[in-house]
Order: sequence, then structure tokens, then C-alpha cells
Amino acid sequence: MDQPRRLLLIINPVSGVGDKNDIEALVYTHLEPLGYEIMTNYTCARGDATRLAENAVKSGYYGVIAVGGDGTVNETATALCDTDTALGIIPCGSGNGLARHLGIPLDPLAAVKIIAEDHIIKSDYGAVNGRRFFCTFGVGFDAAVSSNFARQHRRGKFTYIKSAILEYIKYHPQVYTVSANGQIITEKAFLIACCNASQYGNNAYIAPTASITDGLLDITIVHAGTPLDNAIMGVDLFTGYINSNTMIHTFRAPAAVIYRQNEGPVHIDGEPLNIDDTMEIKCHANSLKIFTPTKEVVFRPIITPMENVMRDIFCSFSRLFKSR
Ligand SMILES: Nc1ncnc2c1ncn2[C@@H]1O[C@H](COP(=O)(O)OP(=O)(O)OP(=O)(O)O)[C@@H](O)[C@H]1O
Repeated sequence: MDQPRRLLLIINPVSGVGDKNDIEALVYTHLEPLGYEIMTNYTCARGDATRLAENAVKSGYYGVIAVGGDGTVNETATALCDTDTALGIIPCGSGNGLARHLGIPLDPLAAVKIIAEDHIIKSDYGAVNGRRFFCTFGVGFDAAVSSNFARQHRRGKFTYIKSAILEYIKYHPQVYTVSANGQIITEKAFLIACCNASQYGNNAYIAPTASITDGLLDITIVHAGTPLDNAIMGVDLFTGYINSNTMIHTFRAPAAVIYRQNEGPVHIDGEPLNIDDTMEIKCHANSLKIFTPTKEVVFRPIITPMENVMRDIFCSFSRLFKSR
């Protein structure tokens, strides 16, 4: 007789600001009748999701579902690369960049239904000095914001806004050299983002047309500019027009090296850390199985961001009414 397909549910209780109490029940109610055998684990500390997902791979699990934000997704997916075990996402974080890119709804029930559809793609992932990223990796201002965010007591999108303002006031751009596609660029940059997916999270589209299945990373260099330049860029970031901003240089590459004068802060999928002055970046094509919606998201400036903001508002209201 066939063994039932097994799914591991990994819940990060501290991600985002929403309550995750009903998620376990939702998953059991909607996926057990489809023949899945489900196990649940809650993370207790950083790194737990990787360890739990590694054990699931060794035990031949069909899928591992990450309940959390991009940090939890990163830790889980890190263990699933180049294996047959697929990643499911129930977005419950502060930014949810990868889930938003893939069109996975923020409503937990709708996200569970996506997993139930069993539509799986093989996506690319990036690596910097051997550390994997699935959404974005960056140096400069975005790294400073993620480091500030990690020091805050509260999570959620409003804390990201607060961290961005606090870091902007004291931020000094640095000189970087980028080597990619046989070209070398040296300049003082506000930030450099290497993107597998299109956004940082919260509908901030740093690489609006990025694809996670093209075997390439979208590299966005934001030149250092005046506060007015940065304000215009902020608008373009949220409306999907950043590629036409004159303060941006963007290109696609399968690999790149970024050099800076000293070791220092970076972020990997929004999680801050310190790494070397030399950053070797590579795209690994078709290496991670992910449960995704059957219909692919095609990005349209203004329209896609507006649709997503409307969905966020609707989702926040429905959560508010459910919690009453
Ligand atoms: N029980 C726990 N206590 C403290 N930290 C934890 C625990 N479980 C996981 N973590 C860590 O929590 C961090 C934040 O998780 P996550 O990134 O999923 O949420 P978020 O930062 O709110 O969302 P996003 O990354 O989408 O902005 C991760 O670095 C993860 O390792």
C-alpha cells in the first residue's frame, strides 16, 4: 500500500505581528482530507527552521510549510534546496517578500488552499559567499534598515517604516566595485540589491520584472543622490517604476562579485549579518521546489502595486473582524 505523503508545518511564533493560533487547525482541516499526514513544530530560536527542515528531508517528507516571514522562509528553504521536498509558504511575517512575489495570499486560509492545489514549480535561489537567499540580498541602505529593524522590540510593516527613517537621517553611502558579465563598475552607491524575486516585501519593488525561474539575478545599483532624488526613488519603489528612474543602474547576471573597503553589514532576505569585504554572488537555477498559485503573477507598474495594496487592506480588515 502507498505511504501517505507527509508534510511538516514549521511555525515561527514571533514572526510578524498577527496571531497564528488558528493556522495549525486550518492546515489539518484542509490538507488531511487530501491524504497528507501532517506534523507540526514551533521554532524556539534562530536556526531551528533549518534543523527541522533538514530532518524532514532526511525522512523523505513531501513538503515543509514555513509559517512566518522571509527569515523563516529562508531558514526552511535553505534545507530544501536540491532536494525533492517542496517548500510551502503561509505568509505571517512583516515583509513577506517571496510570498508576495509568488502571489501567495496573505490570508492563511487562501495560502493553505494554494498548497492543497499541489502546483509545484522549480525556482532559482541566490547565494552570497555560500549563504543562500531566495528573495533579495543587499548592501548599503537596505542592510542598515534591516539591522535597525532587528534591534526593534516590535515587528510589522510600521516598524520597517520607522527603521528606514531612523537610518536615513544618519546614513552615508559607500564606494563599491561590482564585477559582472565581464564589466566592472566602481561608484558611490546608496545601495546595491541582488534580487532573485521582485520585492523586499511590503510591495517595495526593487526589481519589478525579476523572475525566479530565469537562472539570473536582477542587480540594482542605486546611485548616491540628493534627498529629492531619494524621495522620487521612494515613490518609484512602491509604484513599480524604479527601472526607469535615472538614479538606477540595473542589469541581469548569473553571477557577480561586489567589493568594498572593509567587511560590514549586509542583509539576506531581510536578516542582517556582517560579512567580508568581497562578496561572491551566484544564481543557482531550478533548484528549489515551491508550492505556488497556478496562475503566474505578471507585473504591471501601478496596477500590480495597487491591486496588492487593496488586497492588504482587505486582509487586515478581515483579520480584524475575525479577531472580534
Ligand atoms: N521562537 C523564536 N524566538 C525568537 N526568534 C525566533 C524564533 N523562531 C524564529 N526566530 C527568528 O525570528 C526571526 C524573524 O522571523 P521572520 O523573518 O520570519 O519574521 P519577520 O522578520 O517578522 O518577517 P519578514 O522577514 O517577512 O520581514 C528569524 O531570524 C528567525 O530565525
